[in-house]
Amino acid sequence: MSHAAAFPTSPGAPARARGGFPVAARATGLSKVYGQGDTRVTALDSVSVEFRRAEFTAIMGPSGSGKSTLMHCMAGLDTISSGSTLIGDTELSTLNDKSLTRLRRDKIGFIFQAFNLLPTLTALENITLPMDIAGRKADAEWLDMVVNTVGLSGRLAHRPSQLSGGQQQRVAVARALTAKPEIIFADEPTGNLDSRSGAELLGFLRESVQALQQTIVMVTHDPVAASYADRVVFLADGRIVDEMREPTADAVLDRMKAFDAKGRTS
Ligand SMILES: Nc1ncnc2c1ncn2[C@@H]1O[C@H](COP(=O)(O)OP(=O)(O)OP(=O)(O)O)[C@@H](O)[C@H]1O
Repeated sequence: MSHAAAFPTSPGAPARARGGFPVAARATGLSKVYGQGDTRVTALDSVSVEFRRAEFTAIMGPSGSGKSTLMHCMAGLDTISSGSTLIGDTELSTLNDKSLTRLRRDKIGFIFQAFNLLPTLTALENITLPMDIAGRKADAEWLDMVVNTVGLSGRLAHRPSQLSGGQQQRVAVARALTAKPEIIFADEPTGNLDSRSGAELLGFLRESVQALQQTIVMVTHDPVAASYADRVVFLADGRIVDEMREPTADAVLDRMKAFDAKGRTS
């Protein structure tokens, strides 16, 4: 059986990208300004970007270029100064706090560097927590597949303190995937992992896009991590400055070096 068959499509006609592909999220003319006067910082400067369904996108750029801000604004974790942000067909600015919380809970998966696991809950309880809070029941077959794929079946009764860093990270990934969200935002998901665990995790994310049609947007500094993505979007000074499809680690590294050199001479 193809894994793809187990992944339900969302009801309703999804928004379409300009090329006719369904989009999971879109920003149009998105700007984000922090502070005022002397402390004013334009973290995002009229960014327009689309994330297609079932595509794995890496966001790269120098420190302070706006990567986390972009992700936080698109996930409804931060307010925007102007422009618009869509998750599926929903324009975030039209939602009140309660609806926004519900949208985040039901449609978005998060994988952050700090795994945000609850220490008193077992691995399994942590994985199903968002669904428990939402009053939804995890699809048993799906849960089983996710747990097996991330290699946690023997560890479900363990608490986070009894798990390695890599295993804790995999719990966070399983938690994000179990709810079958419209889109997963991952912020440096391999930041705390050794290279083997990191490669395993990235391979799994790749697999969840290919086989399960998951949509993933990942912020990373690492060209090797970015090479697992279908597409890399490059940010500099709050703007999208370039994009690369079917990236290789070498090509990403070369592009980053070119930006660095340009940054030093301009
Ligand atoms: N809460 C905030 N208040 C004021 N300025 C902020 C805030 N958050 C971010 N910034 C500023 O916005 C800009 C973009 O920050 P952001 O964290 O998005 O960058 P980043 O590309 O994710 O950086 P890094 O790679 O270092 O994590 C930076 O200049 C940062 O100082």
